[in-house]
Amino acid sequence: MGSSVGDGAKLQPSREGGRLCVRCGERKAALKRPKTLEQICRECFYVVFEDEIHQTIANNSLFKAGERVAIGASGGKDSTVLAYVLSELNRRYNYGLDLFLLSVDEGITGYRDDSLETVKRNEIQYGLPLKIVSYKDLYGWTMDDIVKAIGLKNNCTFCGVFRRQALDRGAALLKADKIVTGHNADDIAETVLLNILRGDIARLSRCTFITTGEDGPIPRCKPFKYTYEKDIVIYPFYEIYRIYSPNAYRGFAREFIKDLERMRPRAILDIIKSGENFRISTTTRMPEQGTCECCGYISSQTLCKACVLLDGLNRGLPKLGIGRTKVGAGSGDGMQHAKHSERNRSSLQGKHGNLDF
Ligand SMILES: Nc1ncnc2c1ncn2[C@@H]1O[C@H](COP(=O)(O)OP(=O)(O)OP(=O)(O)O)[C@@H](O)[C@H]1O
Repeated sequence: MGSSVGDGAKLQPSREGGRLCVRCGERKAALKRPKTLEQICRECFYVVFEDEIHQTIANNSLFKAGERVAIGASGGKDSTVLAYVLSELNRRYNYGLDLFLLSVDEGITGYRDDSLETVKRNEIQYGLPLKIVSYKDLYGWTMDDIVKAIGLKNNCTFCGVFRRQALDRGAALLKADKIVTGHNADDIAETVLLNILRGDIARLSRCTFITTGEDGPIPRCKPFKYTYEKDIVIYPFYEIYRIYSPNAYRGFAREFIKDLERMRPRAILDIIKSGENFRISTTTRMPEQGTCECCGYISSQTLCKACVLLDGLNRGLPKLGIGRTKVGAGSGDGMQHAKHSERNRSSLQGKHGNLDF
């Protein structure tokens, strides 16, 4: 996520001047750790930060030795720090992973160009092979083209749906066993709240999973599930922002989470915990996972969301498939399937982008 991560997260000199680090008791405390408010020295901060991520990986058995792991690398702060920490931990603890950087070029002039440069630098700095896949190559449309067709309002849906699938397709080209993303604790807490607000129980039940898609072609993991955004920015920080319509709905949840965090830093973990504790009645009917009839990608509908959106774009009907629009209305072609599927769709499909990870 781009944005307001700087507040309160910068290295803060100890107000007491000479106070010692609560961890080592030897060096002077150099910052107040955002997650715990401990006064801590830089050296100990790096150790606990990396150690917590290692514990998360180990406790959840995220990887097996020999796996090929594609790191979703956007060039933003989270995935940049993730690439660095994961390559360090892989070396230090002999995870035995083959790590790759995987970037999706959405085709947003003046935005992705710069962050791709960051990823290219990371390829050299961290010694990790880089694969770039683009919307233009995969779908025939850049985000710039899509925005021209649909305007600024609904483009988040395209970006989210296409990116999700593009990551899978890029990872398949890399023959990856897993994809890891830089989603952090704040992102997950926001998503829990958003799914509660939308009454989206299907997504609520899975948005706190550290690994998703185990029934699909390539599972995805979030090693930063318990890592605070403010802790991450103490590592190298890259200011990024969305130039096409920030997701306003998510913005409200973000502000709310930041307010809660100011009052009580644990609030982020508490929200994740409440999402984890969420249980669905066994009698509730949930969408069944199948494959898209058009492209073969996993989908709970006859056609996956990307194919529905792409069909709309190619037919000059870019709003097809946005929100709860009845898809395929009036069309006599294969998209009739989508019409049927969309009718069956519950309120799980929203107009504010994809709330899956
Ligand atoms: N264009 C992309 N190419 C590859 N991976 C991506 C891309 N965009 C997002 N991701 C992956 O999804 C995660 C969450 O993306 P999101 O857009 O929410 O950005 P973010 O939270 O700001 O993360 P980052 O700081 O890494 O950009 C990223 O950390 C990254 O792993």
